[in-house]
Amino acid sequence: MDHLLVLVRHGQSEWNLKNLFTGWKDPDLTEKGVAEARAAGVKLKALGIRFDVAFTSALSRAQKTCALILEEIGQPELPVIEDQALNERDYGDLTGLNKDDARERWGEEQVHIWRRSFDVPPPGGESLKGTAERVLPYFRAHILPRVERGDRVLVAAHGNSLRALVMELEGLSGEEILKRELATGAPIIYRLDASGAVIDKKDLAA
Ligand SMILES: O=C(O)[C@H](O)COP(=O)(O)O
Repeated sequence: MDHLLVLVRHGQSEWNLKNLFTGWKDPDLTEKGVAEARAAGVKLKALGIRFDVAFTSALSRAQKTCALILEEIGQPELPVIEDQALNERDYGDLTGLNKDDARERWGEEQVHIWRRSFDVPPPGGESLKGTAERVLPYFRAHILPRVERGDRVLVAAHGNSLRALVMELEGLSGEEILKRELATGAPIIYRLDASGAVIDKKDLAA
């Protein structure tokens, strides 16, 4: 039986393009983002991958990415479960600010700590640890059981909510996961055994 789990970060959003902290704000995909999502679908189709269920966040950039992938692989009617547990990390007071302006205001190092430390939250927002504390219980309760019973599962979400999942699946430390940049629209394909342990990984960005 195929215990398949595919993770995809949404394609480029309007705010990625403008270099703004996005978090829980809901900008649309850019044209490039739409193309990236479609390209992810084309790659999965070429590998003969089909899904039984898809999960995505409550944010449209991830939902659209999910829908475009499903359209490309010829499964536009597949059930899609949306949940805010899979949303991007909440960037708090940084939301909507330009990342370069923030570096000028608070310094390169402080902004790097907010973006890439494991447990230091940005002001009013979530650290990666905090993000993982809502993503992982949802994953264990709703996604992993589907994979374990043999459903082929797609998860279209965000840079930091997916980091939490990659950390869990690959057994990485907080420090190791922060070095991993997840490319937009690049599927990571995991095959798991029946107990949920990863036996094979293919990162289509690599
Ligand atoms: O929310 C955002 O701004 C991005 O999607 C992720 O941002 P980061 O690369 O600063 O974590």
